[in-house]
Amino acid sequence: MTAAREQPLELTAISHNEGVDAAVSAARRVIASLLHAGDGSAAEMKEVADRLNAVADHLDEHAPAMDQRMVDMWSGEGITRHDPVTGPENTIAPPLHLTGKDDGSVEGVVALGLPYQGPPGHVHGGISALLLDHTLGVANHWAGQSGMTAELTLRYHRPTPLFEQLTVTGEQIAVDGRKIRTRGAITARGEVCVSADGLFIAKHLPRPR
Ligand SMILES: CCCCCCCCCCCCCCCC(=O)SCCNC(=O)CCNC(=O)[C@H](O)C(C)(C)COP(=O)(O)OP(=O)(O)OC[C@H]1O[C@@H](n2cnc3c(N)ncnc32)[C@H](O)[C@@H]1OP(=O)(O)O
Repeated sequence: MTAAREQPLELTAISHNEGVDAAVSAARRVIASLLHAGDGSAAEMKEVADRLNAVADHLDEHAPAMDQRMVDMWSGEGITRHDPVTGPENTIAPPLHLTGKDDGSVEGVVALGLPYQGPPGHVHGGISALLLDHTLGVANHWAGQSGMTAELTLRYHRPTPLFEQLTVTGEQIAVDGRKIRTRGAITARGEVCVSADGLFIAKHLPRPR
Protein backbone atom coordinates (compact mmCIF):
# COMPACT_ATOMS: atom_id res chain seq x y z
CA MET A 1 0.00 0.00 0.00
CA THR A 2 1.30 3.44 -0.94
CA ALA A 3 1.78 5.79 1.99
CA ALA A 4 -0.29 8.99 1.76
CA ARG A 5 1.81 11.98 0.67
CA GLU A 6 2.06 14.66 3.33
CA GLN A 7 2.76 17.48 0.86
CA PRO A 8 1.15 17.90 -2.57
CA LEU A 9 3.62 17.35 -5.43
CA GLU A 10 4.61 20.66 -7.02
CA LEU A 11 4.24 20.59 -10.80
CA THR A 12 4.93 24.29 -11.34
CA ALA A 13 7.74 26.56 -10.21
CA ILE A 14 7.41 28.30 -6.85
CA SER A 15 7.99 32.06 -6.69
CA HIS A 16 10.99 32.92 -4.51
CA ASN A 17 9.89 36.43 -3.48
CA GLU A 18 13.36 37.71 -4.34
CA GLY A 19 15.43 38.44 -7.45
CA VAL A 20 13.53 38.40 -10.75
CA ASP A 21 10.51 36.74 -9.11
CA ALA A 22 10.04 39.71 -6.79
CA ALA A 23 10.43 42.13 -9.72
CA VAL A 24 7.86 40.15 -11.71
CA SER A 25 5.40 40.27 -8.79
CA ALA A 26 5.88 44.05 -8.70
CA ALA A 27 5.34 44.27 -12.48
CA ARG A 28 2.11 42.25 -12.20
CA ARG A 29 0.99 44.77 -9.62
CA VAL A 30 1.85 47.63 -12.00
CA ILE A 31 -0.22 46.03 -14.80
CA ALA A 32 -3.23 45.67 -12.50
CA SER A 33 -2.75 49.14 -11.01
CA LEU A 34 -2.61 50.81 -14.45
CA LEU A 35 -5.90 49.19 -15.43
CA HIS A 36 -7.41 50.08 -12.07
CA ALA A 37 -6.26 53.70 -12.47
CA GLY A 38 -7.48 54.08 -16.04
CA ASP A 39 -7.89 57.19 -18.13
CA GLY A 40 -9.60 59.18 -15.37
CA SER A 41 -6.78 58.78 -12.86
CA ALA A 42 -5.25 61.89 -11.30
CA ALA A 43 -1.82 60.19 -11.35
CA GLU A 44 0.81 61.93 -13.48
CA MET A 45 0.86 59.38 -16.32
CA LYS A 46 3.69 61.03 -18.29
CA GLU A 47 5.92 60.63 -15.25
CA VAL A 48 4.68 57.07 -14.73
CA ALA A 49 5.50 56.22 -18.37
CA ASP A 50 8.97 57.78 -18.08
CA ARG A 51 9.74 55.79 -14.93
CA LEU A 52 8.50 52.53 -16.45
CA ASN A 53 10.54 53.12 -19.61
CA ALA A 54 13.60 53.80 -17.44
CA VAL A 55 13.06 50.45 -15.72
CA ALA A 56 12.78 48.69 -19.12
CA ASP A 57 15.95 50.46 -20.35
CA HIS A 58 17.81 49.29 -17.24
CA LEU A 59 16.63 45.68 -17.72
CA ASP A 60 17.53 45.66 -21.45
CA GLU A 61 20.98 47.10 -20.70
CA HIS A 62 21.79 44.21 -18.36
CA ALA A 63 20.01 41.36 -20.20
CA PRO A 64 21.88 38.53 -21.97
CA ALA A 65 21.67 38.32 -25.76
CA MET A 66 18.20 37.12 -26.82
CA ASP A 67 19.49 33.92 -28.48
CA GLN A 68 21.41 33.08 -25.29
CA ARG A 69 18.37 33.71 -23.11
CA MET A 70 16.22 31.55 -25.44
CA VAL A 71 18.58 28.66 -24.66
CA ASP A 72 19.15 29.33 -20.95
CA MET A 73 15.46 29.55 -20.11
CA TRP A 74 15.11 25.89 -21.18
CA SER A 75 17.97 24.55 -19.03
CA GLY A 76 17.41 21.22 -17.31
CA GLU A 77 14.64 18.73 -17.98
CA GLY A 78 11.99 19.59 -15.44
CA ILE A 79 9.66 22.44 -14.61
CA THR A 80 10.34 25.72 -16.39
CA ARG A 81 9.99 29.22 -14.89
CA HIS A 82 8.93 31.24 -17.93
CA ASP A 83 5.58 29.97 -19.23
CA PRO A 84 2.61 32.39 -19.52
CA VAL A 85 0.36 30.47 -17.11
CA THR A 86 2.45 29.44 -14.11
CA GLY A 87 5.87 31.03 -14.62
CA PRO A 88 7.27 33.10 -11.74
CA GLU A 89 9.50 34.88 -14.30
CA ASN A 90 6.60 35.76 -16.61
CA THR A 91 4.64 38.89 -15.77
CA ILE A 92 1.63 37.86 -17.86
CA ALA A 93 1.21 34.59 -15.90
CA PRO A 94 -1.63 35.01 -13.35
CA PRO A 95 0.21 32.82 -11.94
CA LEU A 96 -1.55 29.48 -11.59
CA HIS A 97 0.19 27.07 -9.26
CA LEU A 98 -0.47 23.40 -10.06
CA THR A 99 0.06 20.36 -7.89
CA GLY A 100 -0.26 16.66 -8.68
CA LYS A 101 -2.78 14.58 -6.81
CA ASP A 102 -2.57 10.92 -5.85
CA ASP A 103 -5.51 10.07 -8.13
CA GLY A 104 -3.43 11.10 -11.16
CA SER A 105 -5.10 14.46 -11.75
CA VAL A 106 -3.66 17.95 -11.28
CA GLU A 107 -5.22 20.93 -9.58
CA GLY A 108 -4.51 24.59 -8.98
CA VAL A 109 -6.21 27.57 -7.41
CA VAL A 110 -6.10 31.12 -8.74
CA ALA A 111 -8.03 34.39 -8.54
CA LEU A 112 -7.97 36.62 -11.64
CA GLY A 113 -8.17 40.41 -11.58
CA LEU A 114 -8.90 43.21 -14.04
CA PRO A 115 -6.22 42.36 -16.64
CA TYR A 116 -8.09 39.12 -17.41
CA GLN A 117 -11.57 40.61 -17.80
CA GLY A 118 -13.80 39.71 -20.75
CA PRO A 119 -17.53 40.23 -20.13
CA PRO A 120 -18.27 42.72 -17.32
CA GLY A 121 -16.92 41.37 -14.03
CA HIS A 122 -15.95 38.05 -15.58
CA VAL A 123 -12.97 36.25 -17.08
CA HIS A 124 -12.18 36.53 -20.81
CA GLY A 125 -12.91 33.23 -22.59
CA GLY A 126 -9.46 33.15 -24.18
CA ILE A 127 -7.84 33.38 -20.76
CA SER A 128 -9.90 30.37 -19.60
CA ALA A 129 -8.68 28.52 -22.70
CA LEU A 130 -5.08 29.43 -21.85
CA LEU A 131 -5.41 28.14 -18.29
CA LEU A 132 -7.04 24.90 -19.41
CA ASP A 133 -4.66 24.20 -22.31
CA HIS A 134 -1.71 24.48 -19.97
CA THR A 135 -3.35 22.54 -17.13
CA LEU A 136 -4.24 19.67 -19.46
CA GLY A 137 -0.65 19.71 -20.74
CA VAL A 138 0.72 19.48 -17.20
CA ALA A 139 -1.81 16.71 -16.41
CA ASN A 140 -0.33 14.73 -19.29
CA HIS A 141 3.18 15.18 -17.88
CA TRP A 142 1.93 14.08 -14.48
CA ALA A 143 0.33 11.00 -16.04
CA GLY A 144 3.61 10.15 -17.80
CA GLN A 145 2.61 10.58 -21.49
CA SER A 146 2.60 14.11 -22.88
CA GLY A 147 2.33 15.81 -26.24
CA MET A 148 1.34 18.91 -28.17
CA THR A 149 -2.20 20.24 -28.27
CA ALA A 150 -3.91 19.20 -31.52
CA GLU A 151 -7.48 20.09 -30.50
CA LEU A 152 -8.95 21.86 -27.51
CA THR A 153 -12.74 21.85 -27.19
CA LEU A 154 -14.18 24.21 -24.63
CA ARG A 155 -17.65 24.51 -23.23
CA TYR A 156 -18.48 27.72 -21.41
CA HIS A 157 -21.23 26.72 -18.98
CA ARG A 158 -21.56 29.97 -17.04
CA PRO A 159 -19.55 33.19 -16.75
CA THR A 160 -16.32 32.77 -14.76
CA PRO A 161 -16.11 35.42 -12.03
CA LEU A 162 -13.19 37.81 -11.54
CA PHE A 163 -11.70 38.30 -8.06
CA GLU A 164 -12.91 34.91 -6.80
CA GLN A 165 -11.07 31.71 -6.08
CA LEU A 166 -11.12 29.48 -9.16
CA THR A 167 -10.12 25.83 -9.11
CA VAL A 168 -8.51 24.56 -12.32
CA THR A 169 -8.26 20.80 -12.79
CA GLY A 170 -6.87 18.45 -15.43
CA GLU A 171 -6.85 14.70 -15.85
CA GLN A 172 -5.58 12.34 -18.55
CA ILE A 173 -8.38 10.08 -19.73
CA ALA A 174 -6.90 7.81 -22.39
CA VAL A 175 -3.82 7.12 -24.48
CA ASP A 176 -4.27 5.46 -27.88
CA GLY A 177 -0.99 5.24 -29.74
CA ARG A 178 0.20 8.85 -30.10
CA LYS A 179 -3.27 10.25 -29.32
CA ILE A 180 -3.78 11.45 -25.78
CA ARG A 181 -7.21 12.47 -24.47
CA THR A 182 -7.32 14.81 -21.53
CA ARG A 183 -10.05 16.79 -19.83
CA GLY A 184 -10.32 19.54 -17.27
CA ALA A 185 -12.47 22.27 -15.82
CA ILE A 186 -12.53 25.64 -14.14
CA THR A 187 -14.92 25.79 -11.20
CA ALA A 188 -16.03 28.65 -9.00
CA ARG A 189 -18.02 28.20 -5.79
CA GLY A 190 -18.24 24.48 -6.62
CA GLU A 191 -19.89 25.05 -10.02
CA VAL A 192 -18.28 24.29 -13.38
CA CYS A 193 -17.77 27.49 -15.39
CA VAL A 194 -15.71 26.04 -18.24
CA SER A 195 -14.94 22.45 -19.18
CA ALA A 196 -12.34 21.31 -21.69
CA ASP A 197 -11.63 18.21 -23.74
CA GLY A 198 -8.22 18.04 -25.35
CA LEU A 199 -6.58 15.88 -27.96
CA PHE A 200 -2.81 15.89 -27.63
CA ILE A 201 -0.43 14.16 -30.01
CA ALA A 202 2.73 12.63 -28.56
CA LYS A 203 5.36 14.86 -30.14
CA HIS A 204 7.93 17.14 -28.54
CA LEU A 205 9.95 20.01 -29.88
CA PRO A 206 13.43 19.51 -28.39
CA ARG A 207 14.62 21.98 -25.78
CA PRO A 208 17.41 24.19 -27.17
CA ARG A 209 20.92 23.41 -25.86
C1 LIG B 1 6.56 15.14 -13.65
C2 LIG B 1 5.87 16.37 -14.24
C3 LIG B 1 6.77 17.55 -14.40
C4 LIG B 1 5.95 18.72 -14.85
C5 LIG B 1 6.65 19.37 -15.99
C6 LIG B 1 5.70 20.33 -16.60
C7 LIG B 1 5.96 20.42 -18.03
C8 LIG B 1 5.34 21.64 -18.62
C9 LIG B 1 4.07 21.30 -19.33
C10 LIG B 1 3.78 22.34 -20.30
C11 LIG B 1 2.38 22.16 -20.74
C12 LIG B 1 2.19 23.05 -21.96
C13 LIG B 1 0.81 22.82 -22.43
C14 LIG B 1 0.61 23.70 -23.69
C15 LIG B 1 0.69 22.86 -24.87
C16 LIG B 1 0.81 23.71 -26.11
O1 LIG B 1 0.48 24.84 -26.08
S1 LIG B 1 1.46 22.97 -27.48
C17 LIG B 1 1.37 24.33 -28.65
C18 LIG B 1 0.07 24.31 -29.43
N1 LIG B 1 0.04 23.20 -30.34
C19 LIG B 1 0.75 23.22 -31.48
O2 LIG B 1 1.44 24.16 -31.82
C20 LIG B 1 0.66 21.97 -32.31
C21 LIG B 1 0.77 22.31 -33.80
N2 LIG B 1 0.51 21.10 -34.57
C22 LIG B 1 1.48 20.21 -34.80
O3 LIG B 1 2.65 20.43 -34.49
C23 LIG B 1 1.09 18.93 -35.45
O4 LIG B 1 -0.07 19.13 -36.25
C24 LIG B 1 0.78 17.82 -34.40
C25 LIG B 1 -0.42 18.16 -33.52
C26 LIG B 1 2.02 17.60 -33.52
C27 LIG B 1 0.46 16.53 -35.14
O5 LIG B 1 1.40 16.39 -36.17
P1 LIG B 1 2.15 15.01 -36.45
O6 LIG B 1 3.04 14.65 -35.31
O7 LIG B 1 2.78 15.14 -37.77
O8 LIG B 1 0.97 13.98 -36.42
P2 LIG B 1 0.35 13.18 -37.65
O9 LIG B 1 1.31 12.09 -37.97
O10 LIG B 1 -0.09 14.10 -38.74
O11 LIG B 1 -0.95 12.62 -36.98
C28 LIG B 1 -0.87 11.62 -35.96
C29 LIG B 1 -2.30 11.21 -35.70
O12 LIG B 1 -2.94 12.31 -34.99
C30 LIG B 1 -4.09 12.76 -35.76
N3 LIG B 1 -4.17 14.19 -35.65
C31 LIG B 1 -3.18 15.07 -35.81
N4 LIG B 1 -3.63 16.34 -35.61
C32 LIG B 1 -4.95 16.22 -35.34
C33 LIG B 1 -5.98 17.14 -35.05
N5 LIG B 1 -5.74 18.46 -34.98
N6 LIG B 1 -7.21 16.67 -34.81
C34 LIG B 1 -7.46 15.35 -34.86
N7 LIG B 1 -6.53 14.43 -35.11
C35 LIG B 1 -5.29 14.85 -35.36
C36 LIG B 1 -3.81 12.30 -37.19
O13 LIG B 1 -5.02 12.15 -37.91
C37 LIG B 1 -3.11 10.97 -36.98
O14 LIG B 1 -4.07 10.00 -36.66
P3 LIG B 1 -3.90 8.49 -37.20
O15 LIG B 1 -3.78 8.58 -38.68
O16 LIG B 1 -2.62 7.95 -36.57
O17 LIG B 1 -5.11 7.78 -36.73
